[in-house]
Amino acid sequence: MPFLALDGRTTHYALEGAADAPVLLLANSLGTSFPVWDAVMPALTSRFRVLRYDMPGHGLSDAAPLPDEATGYSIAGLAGNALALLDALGIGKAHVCGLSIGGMVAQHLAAHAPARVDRLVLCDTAMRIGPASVWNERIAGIRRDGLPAIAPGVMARWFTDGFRERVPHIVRGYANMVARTTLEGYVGCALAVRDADLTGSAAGIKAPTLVVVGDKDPSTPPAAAEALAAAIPGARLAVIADASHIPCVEQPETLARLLLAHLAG
Ligand SMILES: O=C(O)CCC(=O)CC(=O)O
Repeated sequence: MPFLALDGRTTHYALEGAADAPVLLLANSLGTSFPVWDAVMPALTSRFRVLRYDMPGHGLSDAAPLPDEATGYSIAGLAGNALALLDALGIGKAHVCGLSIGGMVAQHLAAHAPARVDRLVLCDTAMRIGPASVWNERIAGIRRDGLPAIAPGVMARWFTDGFRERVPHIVRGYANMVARTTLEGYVGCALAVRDADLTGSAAGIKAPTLVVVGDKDPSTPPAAAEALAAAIPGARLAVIADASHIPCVEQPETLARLLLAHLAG
């Protein structure tokens, strides 16, 4: 179970797949740790050396104190964490796939560190995820009642009704994942999303880009994905049927197929 000290804080990561395969960096969504990608890993590691990690205050990674933008709680800071991880592992360039806030980190990397990004997949994300009032209300609720109180509402946005009815034990596991995230990590990353507007940098992304979205995603809906794909030169859009915000859990075969086809070039 590898751990690294980055900026004096422990970062939890895993690097899996053949040592000589091209590297694919996966960046998680808010309130998740890297097992969120487990169902797509067999397909991805058949072709790539896959690097997963936990954002500050998520999974087994240390939180940065709040408020502390300079040490990580901005999209630029979180992208800096990802670059520091690549540096520490001696990885010069990687394909990057980011989910939701992870997709914002991926957009930032592609726009500001283009030499480090090969191909890009932006999954259930947007240039802005808002409005700010929604984040302020969510953060106030968490500070008042704790993260377990928001977990049922989060599950209703992450997974379709059918999925929640079919596999309630899996949904319960993801609710536990959210509930056990540190308050600093969740609120810090929520502030980073609230304050991010990546509209200005999308046109500068040169990496070949695939934008993917679940057709029933209420958090970053298909219209936001369409706008993102339209803003990035040459980007393609794929809409996954019967999926909400976390298609790597809900429709892993479809997502893996799209990823492998895009990353093969
Ligand atoms: O998932 C993210 O990284 C940000 C968007 C979000 O919070 C999804 C949700 O729980 O509604």
